[in-house]
Amino acid sequence: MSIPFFKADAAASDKAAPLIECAGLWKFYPGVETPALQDVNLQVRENEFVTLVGASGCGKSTLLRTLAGLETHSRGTLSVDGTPVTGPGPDRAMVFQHYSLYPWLTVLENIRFTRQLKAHTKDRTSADVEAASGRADALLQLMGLTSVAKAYPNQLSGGMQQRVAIARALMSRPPIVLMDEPFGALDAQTREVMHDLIAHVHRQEKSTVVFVTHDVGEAIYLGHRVVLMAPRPGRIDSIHEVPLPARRSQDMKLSPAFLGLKRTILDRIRDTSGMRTDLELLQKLSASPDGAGL
Ligand SMILES: Nc1ncnc2c1ncn2[C@@H]1O[C@H](COP(=O)(O)OP(=O)(O)OP(=O)(O)O)[C@@H](O)[C@H]1O
Repeated sequence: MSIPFFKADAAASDKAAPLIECAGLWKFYPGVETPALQDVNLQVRENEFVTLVGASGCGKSTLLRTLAGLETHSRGTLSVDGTPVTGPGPDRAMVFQHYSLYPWLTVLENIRFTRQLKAHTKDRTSADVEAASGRADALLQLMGLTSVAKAYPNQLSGGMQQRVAIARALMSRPPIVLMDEPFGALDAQTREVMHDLIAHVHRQEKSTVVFVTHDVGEAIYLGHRVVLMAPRPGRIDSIHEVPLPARRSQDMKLSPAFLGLKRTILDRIRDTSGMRTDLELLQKLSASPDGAGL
């Protein structure tokens, strides 16, 4: 076990009431015997940033989609702010790995799109339209998109397109943002920039974030807590408080606290996924020139 180098922050205080609450949650997909989620118990507090990691197939996306109301659960309870989740709702916005922007709309129009749909209902007032326009401008600024407001998606890099998708998700001020590998398709340098940007956005917007990733470093850098899931059946293996201050900086990725937690989580992923056995077999194989080690 490593000795934490930084003092953990009280940003996600234990005293705050949970905003999202899963109790004894199970999910079976039709015709599949092994549960995709088995007895998941998780509470996420308001303004917390929780990351979900784990080997492929451990149910990260299923859990996120269930929180979004895009999947139904088979057993157990799931509530947001005390109300049972029965489907998608305006209190939860989702951001996917593959940003689905409207190619025929500019950046600004993409960001305003959903809110404009609402503002064009029969009950709209000019104040609604003005508020939508002010919000879009604020988001352009927050996401560093002001200079490309009139550009079309195909004129932008992947990182910039994902910024537009995030801004669009934030447009109606959802209290909860659910992100499924939003930076999975970006190169390493762009991801680093996006990490600091999303941490800044989280501070500014004061939203509650549940963030799925394959990248353990990303999970630790962004999360107040890292939820480690294990496959077959999909379940929560362990939950790790991140012993870093709420405000992160890139040099913390080299700190003993960060590296110690990363090692612990990676070891656990290897143990729970069967990967360790594969790696040990490979090591034996490479140690014996004729493959007799196998
Ligand atoms: N629509 C579906 N029908 C049947 N089984 C499914 C369906 N969606 C997912 N599964 C199965 O449920 C399990 C959990 O899948 P899920 O995609 O949630 O895992 P994951 O951790 O997000 O995986 P990955 O990291 O590879 O994206 C897997 O065994 C998967 O094959």
